Amino acid sequence: MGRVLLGVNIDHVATLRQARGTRYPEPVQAALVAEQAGADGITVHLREDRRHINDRDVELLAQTLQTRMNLEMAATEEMVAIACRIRPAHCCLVPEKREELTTEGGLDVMGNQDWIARCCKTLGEAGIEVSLFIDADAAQIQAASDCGAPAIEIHTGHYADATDAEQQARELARIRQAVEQGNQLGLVVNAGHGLHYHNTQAIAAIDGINELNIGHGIIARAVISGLDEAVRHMRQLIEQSR
Ligand SMILES: CC(=O)[C@@H](O)[C@H](O)COP(=O)(O)O
Ligand SMILES: NCC(=O)COP(=O)(O)O
Repeated sequence: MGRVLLGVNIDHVATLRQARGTRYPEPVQAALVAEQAGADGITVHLREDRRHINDRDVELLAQTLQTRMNLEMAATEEMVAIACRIRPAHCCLVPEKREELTTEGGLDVMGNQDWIARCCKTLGEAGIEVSLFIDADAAQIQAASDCGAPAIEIHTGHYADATDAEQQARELARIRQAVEQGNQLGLVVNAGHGLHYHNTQAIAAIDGINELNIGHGIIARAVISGLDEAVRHMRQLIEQSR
């Protein structure tokens, strides 16, 4: 089984900055520390409301990252235009609701197939690898493939939020099936949302997963033990799960 890549999402470094409107902590500095500690890529979510990561952060990261950027964004004309200007290595199309605390569900690809397919085409023509952030749902995975997306990211939030071992096992089985279906369709399969130091290894152990995108759990650990340690520890846990 190949090495599972780690994408570190630094959104919540920017959350801390936005809490006071200061110039610190600097997301760019966090990204470079995370890369030096073993991150294979940096993920940022440029939300329509710019509640954390903003346009300036994305511009500076595009000029400074040593690995690669995975730009998460809503499937809107505004965001597609920004992505085509910035040209990150990866773009992940995610659903967004202003009132949500964090991403709640996966993208409804089936319900927006034509538009999502157009976004995939436009972004692909700009040299960007597009992934679609979707639930572990067979019909949505098939729709993602039909849209021409080369990659999907399985939403692990329901697994992470499971309230008992039985529910968690059910969600894990769904994710396993989703990874298998994605691989069978020739898709690159990533996963993320709500992963932390006590629930990541079971996901990382699933054969066929390409990359895990982890943010809140790592940044929360970094508040206590520093970002370098937080990233190295997560890197180690992922390696030990294979
Ligand atoms: C799509 C996803 O699961 C996260 O990467 C997303 O960024 C969560 O949104 P917040 O970062 O605003 O919590
Ligand atoms: N797409 C998932 C991601 O980038 C990080 O999500 P989280 O770990 O902050 O929940």
